[in-house]
Amino acid sequence: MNRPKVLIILAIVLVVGFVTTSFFSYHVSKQAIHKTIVDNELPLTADNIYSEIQKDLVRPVFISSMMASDTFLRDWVIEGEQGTEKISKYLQQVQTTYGAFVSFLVTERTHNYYYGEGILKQVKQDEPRDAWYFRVRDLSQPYEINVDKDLAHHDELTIFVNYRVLDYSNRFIGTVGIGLNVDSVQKLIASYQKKYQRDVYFVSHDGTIMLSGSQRHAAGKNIKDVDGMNSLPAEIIDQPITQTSAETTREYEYEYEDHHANHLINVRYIPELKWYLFVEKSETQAISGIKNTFILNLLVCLAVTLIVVAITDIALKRYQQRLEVMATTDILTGLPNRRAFDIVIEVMSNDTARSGGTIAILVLDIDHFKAINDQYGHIGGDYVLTEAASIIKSSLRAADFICRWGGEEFLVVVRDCDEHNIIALAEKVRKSIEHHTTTYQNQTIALTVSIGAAIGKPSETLENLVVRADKAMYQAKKQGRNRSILS
Ligand SMILES: Nc1nc2c(ncn2[C@@H]2O[C@H](COP(=O)(O)OP(=O)(O)OP(=O)(O)O)[C@@H](O)[C@H]2O)c(=O)[nH]1
Repeated sequence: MNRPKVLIILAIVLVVGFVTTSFFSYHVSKQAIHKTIVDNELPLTADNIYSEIQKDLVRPVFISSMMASDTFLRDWVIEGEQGTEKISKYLQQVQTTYGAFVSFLVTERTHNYYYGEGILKQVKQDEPRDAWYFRVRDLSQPYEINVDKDLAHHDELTIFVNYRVLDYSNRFIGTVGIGLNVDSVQKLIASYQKKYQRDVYFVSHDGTIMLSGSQRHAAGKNIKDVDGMNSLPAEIIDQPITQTSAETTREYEYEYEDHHANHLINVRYIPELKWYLFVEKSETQAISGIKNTFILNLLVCLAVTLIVVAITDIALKRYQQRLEVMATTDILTGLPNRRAFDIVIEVMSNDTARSGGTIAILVLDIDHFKAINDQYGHIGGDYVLTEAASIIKSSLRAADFICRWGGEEFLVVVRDCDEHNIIALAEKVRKSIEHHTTTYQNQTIALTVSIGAAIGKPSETLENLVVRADKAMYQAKKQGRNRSILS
């Protein structure tokens, strides 16, 4: 397997491993966040808001009940509603004492709508805005809570407690109560919006957003017109308006997507208001933190992969170079070996074939090397081989090539030599070995070589050239050694 292939496989393994683990942990965190929002955050917010609303309504119901059983008020109605200023003063007093937004009385005899400043109007059966009165008149419960626009206060959205007033014989004589504006609920919504980035809004049965703290769900809009919400199932606000108390605790979870984000919502019906409470949170916003971490993780993984690949590349390159050197070098003498000869000779042959030059070969064999080995031992023989190698090498030019051919044999390749030159070179090498004083363990060793030389002929194979040089070397051995013979 070549280096680039190894690096590519390594990079793929690292990237796949890193991306898989990063993606897996991102997915697990995302699911955990989703679960926390759906199972805890949204229901808890809805619970808090609902209990706050219930708390806010306890006092007005209590005040309205006191008004309905007030003997002055009942006597005033029973005695024929004499003196509007008396009841107005009473209603004003209640309003200021209890901090109500409005206090009112509608009587069954005259259908007059009394408030702090006198008579506001007369309720009429055929007027849709007055339907509440006739509903309360027929109510089996002592009171109802109604959210409506308040005519006396520029149609501001108001929570009314409408309490039935009965005479001493339990006959219905009118409806009394107070109204609170929805400021406190609105403030609560705003605080949730700001603190927890949750959209809180109330939706009426027909889908109109009644109260909201966010721009996306501005009051007055229909939820079907909010971007992405038309994909929500119709049954969200299609539940019957009259629900049993068991049903009031039911809540629904939904999710929808707009162009920018995935939204999770918790919906529950608030029977006191006859509205649906929507608590919504953008999941996309909630997971943006881990999304950034995921992207950062990927970048770190990419950097780590690049570093690992770069380090591996350098290590492999060095290792490969060392292997190449080891494979082409003779360990004892440090000269190129026979494998290196195969590589170099191929390049040289191609070069000379192109340029029309020649290749000459010298085969050198140390004379009586066995005797040296026998006398000085193998280590002594190795020492002599190393000495011979360095002497031969120093007698050649840089462009000449020398290798250890085997045993005590060396081979030299020289380019563009004629017969005269090659013999001159062979003699130069032979003499430098002969005249070199080789000492081992304080003993001088007489070292000589026999050399066979051959110059390549046109169209002659390399093998043949080497065989000719080798034969010439054996000839030199036969003729008494320490000599050079040209093939
Ligand atoms: N110390 C040592 N000896 C080696 C090495 N390679 C080969 N030899 C020995 O070199 C000797 C070569 O002996 P021969 O081939 O008989 O030739 P020679 O004694 O040199 O005689 P001629 O070549 O005929 O002059 C053998 O004994 C080999 O074992 C080596 O790397 N180190």
